[in-house]
Amino acid sequence: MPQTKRTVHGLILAGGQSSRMGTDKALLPIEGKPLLYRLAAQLSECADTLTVAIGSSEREAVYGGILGKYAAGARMVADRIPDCGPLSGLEAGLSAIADGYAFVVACDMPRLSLPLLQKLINAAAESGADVVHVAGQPFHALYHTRTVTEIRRSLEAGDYRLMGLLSRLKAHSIERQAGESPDVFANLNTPDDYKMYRAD
Ligand SMILES: Nc1nc2c(ncn2[C@@H]2O[C@H](COP(=O)(O)OP(=O)(O)OP(=O)(O)O)[C@@H](O)[C@H]2O)c(=O)[nH]1
Repeated sequence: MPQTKRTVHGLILAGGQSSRMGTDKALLPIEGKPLLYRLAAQLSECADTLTVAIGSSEREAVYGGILGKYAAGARMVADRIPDCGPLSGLEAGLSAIADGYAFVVACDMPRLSLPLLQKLINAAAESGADVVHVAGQPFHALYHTRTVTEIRRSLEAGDYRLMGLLSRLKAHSIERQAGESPDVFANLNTPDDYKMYRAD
């Protein structure tokens, strides 16, 4: 991913159970390197800071080895309100980021799009919204750090739905345009997803 204007923080959510995959999705080899490496390296090039929400601190040693090697400035944060899914990671990650927008990606999304990120950044500058995302998609999206208050409220209320969260925030959604790769939001949830990705 080429250099872009550094106006966002990067946040990778990587604290899930990978139960459908049966093995840690963040460590899946892609072109010989762990998927987490690929994302960290891409985000390090286009974001001011990089934070990885690793879920349990037990992952620190393995993930730290990968990040230390390939994205030395990245910081890892453990969930503070665990076992609530991606919202736990959003809470932990956004709490650790000083101020501004974080580009939030899931650790199982191997195809990030820099042009789409730039569109999201432009839309954030114009709209000033809490969240800027593509319609129907909660990841590959910008979340302002101020959203952490509503995220905590959702966690306390036991409502862990990401799209539900977006409905309670000032969210601005943008449309995809014809010709844009449809694969940006594809994630690798199952061994079949991984097989198909590798066959592409
Ligand atoms: N920090 C953090 N991230 C999470 C948590 N649960 C899911 N994620 C991340 O959120 C993204 C989407 O997760 P899912 O695919 O819905 O869940 P998963 O646990 O990874 O996978 P399954 O067990 O197969 O459902 C992935 O990047 C996960 O690593 C969590 O409790 N904490």
